[in-house]
This record gives sequence, structure tokens and C-alpha cells, in this order.
Amino acid sequence: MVLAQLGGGISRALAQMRDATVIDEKVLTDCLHEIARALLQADVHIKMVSDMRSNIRRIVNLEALAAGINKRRIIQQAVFAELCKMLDPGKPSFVPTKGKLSVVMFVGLQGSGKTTTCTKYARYHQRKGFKPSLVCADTFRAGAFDQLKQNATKANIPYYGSYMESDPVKIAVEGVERFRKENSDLIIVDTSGRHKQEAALIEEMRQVAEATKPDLVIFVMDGSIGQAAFDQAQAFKQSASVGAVIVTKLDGHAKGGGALSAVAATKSPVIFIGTGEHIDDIEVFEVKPFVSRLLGMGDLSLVKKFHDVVPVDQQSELMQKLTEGTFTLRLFYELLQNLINMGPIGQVLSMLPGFSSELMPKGHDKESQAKIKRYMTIMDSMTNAELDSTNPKLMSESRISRIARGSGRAVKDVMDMLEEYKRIAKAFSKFKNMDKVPKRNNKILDTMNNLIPPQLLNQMGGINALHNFIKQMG
Ligand SMILES: Nc1nc2c(ncn2[C@@H]2O[C@H](COP(=O)(O)OP(=O)(O)OP(=O)(O)O)[C@@H](O)[C@H]2O)c(=O)[nH]1
Repeated sequence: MVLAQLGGGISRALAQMRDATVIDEKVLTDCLHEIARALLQADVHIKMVSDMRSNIRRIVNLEALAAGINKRRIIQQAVFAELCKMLDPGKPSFVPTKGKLSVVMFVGLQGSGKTTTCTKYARYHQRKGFKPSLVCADTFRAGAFDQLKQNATKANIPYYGSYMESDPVKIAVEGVERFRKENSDLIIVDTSGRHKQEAALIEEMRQVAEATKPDLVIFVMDGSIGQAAFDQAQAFKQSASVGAVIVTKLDGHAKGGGALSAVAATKSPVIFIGTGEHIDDIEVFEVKPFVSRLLGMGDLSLVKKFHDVVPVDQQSELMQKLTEGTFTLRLFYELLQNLINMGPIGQVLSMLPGFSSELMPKGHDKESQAKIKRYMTIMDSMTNAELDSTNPKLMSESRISRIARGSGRAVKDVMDMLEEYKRIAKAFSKFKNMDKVPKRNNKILDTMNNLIPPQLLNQMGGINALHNFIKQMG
């Protein structure tokens, strides 16, 4: 996605500034100019860019800074804080509570991904133990109810809608009433869209909101709409009091800057981003980790996900084993075991070293789960010595045939599993001795930079992210 380019542009501007021998007005001006250019290219609203520039100028007063103060750091911190400010309206969104009824209404233009996102949102909460339900109050688009029905059925989520009724307010009220009686604790109301923001649509949203009294109205915005985002978000804000934003299609070529505009226009936070057509392609959006990743300052979410994947009491042990470079089959097994308990594992795996799209192709969670379980069954037929060996690649042919028989799989399956293990062990071996990296050691980082395939490094949030990751894990 083009947001990565935006991050690249800003990081480059900061790196140039860091490399300058002396930080003077010219260096700061050039740095801010480059950052502004990157933001504008990502379709961020021009007014926001110029505000950000003048805010940083105000915070960083080079002349007033005493000698000896780290100016580079102050500039970098100011840029980080301003980007966070752009994405953070300062008031958190309503968060549904399990067991307590919440009504959440979705609004947005036709094709923004509203219906798909409703189901993703429902599924996300279902995984967290909620009892979600879906109401289709979109009577404008023929086929909208069918689409919702199909999505909901796949995810095993109760739904309500009508082929006959043409009054969206009536359907919304009936649906909410039905699921209230059925003890649903999260009733999600999908509403109509139009090709553009029209008075009729805005009025319809107002009426549905008035009748269902939602606890939260979520504005769904297509991430690729660019500068138009500001006006669109503002129009919806007037129809119903929008309390949160979800930006979709950030997996494609979306410039993503529109997200910043939507936050500004609705004064509401982005709570999730859509990253694909599959039901699990939704990610919680958190400002600081996002900006951190954008600037290559360390992928906090990667650390968080690692902590999610690995139970707390095993974290330091696992990290120690990793930094010792002993990625045994048992370790591989433990990691896989934790991962299959986590729901949309593709997202997590894509952030761990070596778990490439081969093992976990996007949108194929089911197949991937099956593959992981297959690998684990195979490992179940191994001896302790084999699982703990630091070189299981040397396993003899007769042992491989025996394991295949024992696990009821073909020899090729065992070979495939060992190949996959080898590849992942290789990626994890880059962690070896990394806990001993003193401070930022450019030489080691350069070596790592050469060792790790660029795509993998990118997934990990860049070289700085890796460095910080290792430091934080240590
Ligand atoms: N790549 C990608 N496609 C998405 C995402 N979210 C939705 N889509 C696709 O966008 C298209 C439109 O999505 P819908 O959910 O039908 O859009 P809608 O806003 O409900 O449209 P109306 O019901 O007509 O208002 C579909 O093909 C979805 O699969 C996403 O995050 N990434």
C-alpha cells in the first residue's frame, strides 16, 4: 500500500536530517519540505499538511535550544507527535462491552466496503466472545440483503432483513427489536449507500439513527478516495453523529492519506482498517504503533503480537532460545500451537520472521490451519531427541518413513514440513546473539540488512523496527 511509501518518504527526510553535520534552519526547512511532499503525495489534506509544518516550526525553535541538546531527536519527536495528533482526535470511540447491549450503525457511500466491513466487525467481536447480529437496512441496492445474508451465514452470525419491505427505518427497528429479544449484545445495522453523498441518503441515515438510537455510528470510507475524503466524511458527520471511522481497501493501491482527512473531518478516531476482501482481513488501528511503523521507529504491534502469540510465562524462555539460535522442532511446534489458537493467524504470522506467504497465503486461513495441524501431527510422531535436536535436518530416510507411517502422512508431507522448518529456522537464526547488540550498532544492522530478504524485513517494519524489536524483547 502506498502508506508504506509515505513512511519511506518521511523516514528518508528524517534520515537526511540525522546525517547532516550541523542542524541549522536550512536542514530543518529541507526536512519539513520533504515530509510535506510525502504527505501531499499520499493525498493528505493540504491544510493539515501546512498546519503540521507550522506546528513543528513552533515546537522546534532551533535558536532557543541550548548547545548540547540533541536537536535531531527533538525534531524527530516533534514529527512523531504531530503525525499522532493528526490521527488522534483526542477522544476515544465508544467500545462495546460483552454482555451489555450495544447498537452500532454503519454508514458510508455505495461500494465503500460497508457491508463487507459489517461482517468483519461482527466476526471480530464474535471471536472475542460477543453475540453479534446483523441487520440489513439497505433497501437501496438490490442484492445488498443477499450479500449480507451470505456473509453472515458463512460466519455463523444471525441476520435480519427483508426482500419485500422498502422502508429502511422499519427494517432497522424490527431487526434491532428482534435481536434485543434474542439477547444479542452487539447489533450491527448496515445501511444504504449511494454513489455520492446526496441529501436523500443523508436524510435516510438521520432517520435510521433517530429510530435505532445507536451507541456508535461508524463511517466506512474507501481508503483510495484521497482528497475527497474530507468532504465526504463531513457530510456523513452531519447526518448522524459519527463516532468512529473504518478505512477499507488499504491492501491495494490506496494512498491512505484520506484516513487522516476523515479523522479531521469527523473528529473521530480510525478504529479498524480493512486489508482485504476476506472476512478476517480487518486490523485494529492504533495510532502510536501505526506512526511508529510508518517512520520505521520500531513496530510496537509486532512486539504486542509476539506477546499475544506466546504465553507470558514462555516469552523470555522462547526469546532466549531464539537469541541462542536454537530453533528446534519443538520450538517450531510450540509456536504453531500458540498460533492456531489465535484466530486470524495470517496477520500474525506475516509479522513473524520466516512465516512467508507460502505457509500462510492471504485469505486462506482454513488451508493454512490445516497445514499447520498436519505439521503438528507429523511432529507428534517424532521422538523427544528429534524434537530437541539442533540439527533435525540430518534425520535418516528410515526415520522419515517411520514418522510418515506413524502420522498417517506421505513421506513427501514429512519432507515438506522439514523444509518449512528449515526455512523458518534460518530466518529465526538471524536473532542469534542479537540480545547482545550493545546499542544501535550500524555494522551489525547493516549485516542483518543484507541477510534478511527485503520483503521480510519490510514486513517486520524495517531495520530500525527489527533493532527495537530485539531490544524490547530482550
Ligand atoms: N481489497 C479489498 N476489498 C474490499 C475491502 N473491503 C471491501 N472490499 C470489497 O469492496 C467491494 C464493495 O464492498 P461492499 O461491502 O459490497 O460495499 P458497500 O459499501 O456495502 O456497498 P453498498 O452496499 O452498495 O453500499 C466488494 O467487492 C468487497 O469485497 C478491503 O478492505 N479490501
